[in-house]
Amino acid sequence: MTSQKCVALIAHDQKKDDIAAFAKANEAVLARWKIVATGTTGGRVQEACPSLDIIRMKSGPLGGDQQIGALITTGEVHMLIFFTDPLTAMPHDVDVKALMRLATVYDIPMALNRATAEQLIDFHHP
Ligand SMILES: O=C(CO)COP(=O)(O)O
Repeated sequence: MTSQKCVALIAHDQKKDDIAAFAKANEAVLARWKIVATGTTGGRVQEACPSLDIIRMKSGPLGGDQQIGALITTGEVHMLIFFTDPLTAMPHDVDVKALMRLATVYDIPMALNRATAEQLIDFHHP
């Protein structure tokens, strides 16, 4: 990956409409970032924002959260926007927690809901 600042976009299933709407509303700002996403989220955001160039990892339950966690450890992801669903049990809950843990360990800005994401994306200009 290049030295361009990179944001990771992830949303759980109940939040995918929200992240697509968030991306659409912030398409011009997101265009300045390199964007990585988990598989299904990336597909939804790409559909909503054809102008963006999104690098899609595996789907979350198949290891996508872990791939993005690894990119945080190597300094290749600089901000995490993760619309989580706190009302649904998930088979890969440990991966979700591990990703949040690495974002905390490496002290990168992390938004877990839309209200915070709107503020982060305004505040952190690459
Ligand atoms: O499950 C996810 C994050 O934990 C998201 O993965 P998808 O974007 O592939 O649905």
